[in-house]
Amino acid sequence: MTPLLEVDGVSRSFGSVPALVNASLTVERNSITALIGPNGSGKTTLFNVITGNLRADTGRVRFDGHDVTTARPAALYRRGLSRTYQQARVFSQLTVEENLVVAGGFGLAQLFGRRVNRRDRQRATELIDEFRLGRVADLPAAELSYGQRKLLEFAAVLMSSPTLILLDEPTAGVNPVLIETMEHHIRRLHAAGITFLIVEHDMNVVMRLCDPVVVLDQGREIFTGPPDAVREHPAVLDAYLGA
Ligand SMILES: Nc1ncnc2c1ncn2[C@@H]1O[C@H](COP(=O)(O)OP(=O)(O)OP(=O)(O)O)[C@@H](O)[C@H]1O
Repeated sequence: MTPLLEVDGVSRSFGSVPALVNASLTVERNSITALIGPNGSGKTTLFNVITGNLRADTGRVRFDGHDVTTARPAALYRRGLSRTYQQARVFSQLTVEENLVVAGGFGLAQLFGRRVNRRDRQRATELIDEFRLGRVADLPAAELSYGQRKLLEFAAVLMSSPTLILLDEPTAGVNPVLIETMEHHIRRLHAAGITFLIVEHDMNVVMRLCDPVVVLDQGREIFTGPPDAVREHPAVLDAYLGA
């Protein structure tokens, strides 16, 4: 079976700064793949290229067997590729429930239009339950804690029934209880068949959750392998200790 995601020889520069240099990675179906690397190694740029937020200068991206190198984010979202951001992105004036309905893919017009999609409302209600957001469901997202906003953003990407979710630092800046909650949701969704690609700085989380681990350094993939091997690998140690 073809991998769910294939990044092949992608390069991308910002002016004279090479953010990605012939970077490649493969995400197998139903894996929880980690993408790690020192600050500035190109992780966010690679996420942006995969999700169509940035164009690669060279190289190809394939998702679910299709070339999506030049696909727009909305088209990828409809095909089943969703992402979260380092700083959770939610509509702060909308309530938790409204944020979920909007994420259903029909936008604000759907929310305020005459025809409210009943299936989306129902799915939003299910996700509010699953993510235990019931107590804050009617509050504007602006009133949520940082951690609750991250949970809401995570729940929102599920409105599109994705097959691949890219999580950008899901546990950064959240308390230990919420880290466990995030891990629980990732495991639960993984068991239900969803594939994950996760940028994560917390190595304990990576070691517990992910296999394989892909390491980027200076825009290049320098290692891909199981979590046990990554800690011992000389090039990885060099990349981190030299950074
Ligand atoms: N919009 C931009 N304009 C100019 N340079 C950029 C831009 N985005 C990223 N870069 C540069 O590209 C390189 C890779 O950055 P990127 O944010 O992808 O790394 P990262 O691994 O996600 O870092 P971090 O772990 O700190 O989030 C860095 O040198 C960064 O300064």
